[in-house]
Amino acid sequence: SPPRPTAAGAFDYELLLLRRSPRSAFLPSAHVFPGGVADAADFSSDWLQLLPGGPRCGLGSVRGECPRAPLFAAERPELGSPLPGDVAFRLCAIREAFEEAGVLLVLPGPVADAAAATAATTGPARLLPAERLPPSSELAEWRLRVQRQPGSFLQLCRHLSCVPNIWALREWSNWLTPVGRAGRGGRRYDTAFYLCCLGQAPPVASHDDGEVTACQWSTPSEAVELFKSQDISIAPPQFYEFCRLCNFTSLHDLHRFASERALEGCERWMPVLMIASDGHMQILPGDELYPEDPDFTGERKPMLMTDKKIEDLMKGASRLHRIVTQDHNNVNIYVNIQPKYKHINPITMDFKRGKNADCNSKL
Ligand SMILES: CC(C)(COP(=O)(O)O)[C@@H](O)C(=O)NCCC(=O)NCCSC(=O)CCC(=O)O
Ligand SMILES: Nc1ncnc2c1ncn2[C@@H]1O[C@H](COP(=O)(O)O)[C@@H](OP(=O)(O)O)[C@H]1O
Ligand SMILES: [Mg+2]
Repeated sequence: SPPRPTAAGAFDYELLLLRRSPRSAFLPSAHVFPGGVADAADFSSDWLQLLPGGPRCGLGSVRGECPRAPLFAAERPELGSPLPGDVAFRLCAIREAFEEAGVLLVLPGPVADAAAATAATTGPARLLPAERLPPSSELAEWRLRVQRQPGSFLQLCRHLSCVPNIWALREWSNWLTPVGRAGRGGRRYDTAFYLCCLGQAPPVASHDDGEVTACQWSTPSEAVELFKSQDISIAPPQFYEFCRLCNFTSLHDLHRFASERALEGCERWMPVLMIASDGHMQILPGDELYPEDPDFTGERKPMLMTDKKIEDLMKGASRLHRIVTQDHNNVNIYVNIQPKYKHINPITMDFKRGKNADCNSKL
């Protein structure tokens, strides 16, 4: 979300964070970004009646220099739908943001073709003006309907003569739950994170009082501070992304960066857990400790164990890309490798020079 008056050097935007229910089976009470599991309705070919034609409904082609992550590369003939994952996951993200936070990211329809979609979504996105929306009680009824039946989202878009603004979402990252962190029944998530910059005041976000118990807008550094002071709990992927967003204090710069690199795609990251004697680390691709042949299914070596201390595992390491947890909220990212896919590294700390020594003052 949007520019707001700030002191020099402060963030001019905030991120929408949702607190999960304490009853959630996965990450209870954690703060996350809006989102959830894709539904068959997100892949429905009926969406093609609302979206412009072309291979990716006007999203542009991802450049082919690096391989596409499996989540996006997969074809899903069993769904009998020509809708690619790139389109369906965006529809899912927009539907979930409406269900969980009541934020409806749509454009007035119809969007004639790819050129119209691109033209309408070059700058930060805008939501529909209030006069284009039904009364709030009616919208609340639609929200309940969509929560119960995800296919109702298409009906809502038809009813409003609108199109989900899939073009406002920029592909940002892809996280696969580590095997050692699977939830009940072995549940893991292959999660696509999209970034959407809104060029307007933060819209009203309201929790659904079910899956989500609170909504808040925070700057990336506020989110990190709230985590470090133990006021909120967040999982490593979100922590990593907050620290990456800390590179950008300006919404305009963030939007430009995300837009310029979005069609590079992104790499799927599955952190590999390493349990040390005094803490644990999530080793990420590119780190010298990242296994050459990681165990994606947990049948061989779901996590690495060592008697060494964290400090010993850091000393002398030349290629670092790891999230180090020394105790509950003492979590730090160490990275000194070049990011792929024209991405950016999180703002980090240099442990050798002591706490916060190399840390940007924003944190
Ligand atoms: C929050 C989501 C898992 C979706 O859940 P939903 O109920 O809405 O379907 C997902 O949106 C998300 O944020 N995924 C991020 C990737 C992921 O799997 N994160 C969990 C890592 S778990 C972990 O590392 C535990 C923390 C620790 O002990 O270190
Ligand atoms: N009132 C509530 N309290 C806790 N969790 C809820 C809830 N209503 C829905 N959920 C959970 O939210 C998840 C749906 O999230 P999403 O649609 O974002 O993927 C489901 O989790 P499970 O998939 O573990 O059942 C569902 O059970
Ligand atoms: Mg969810």
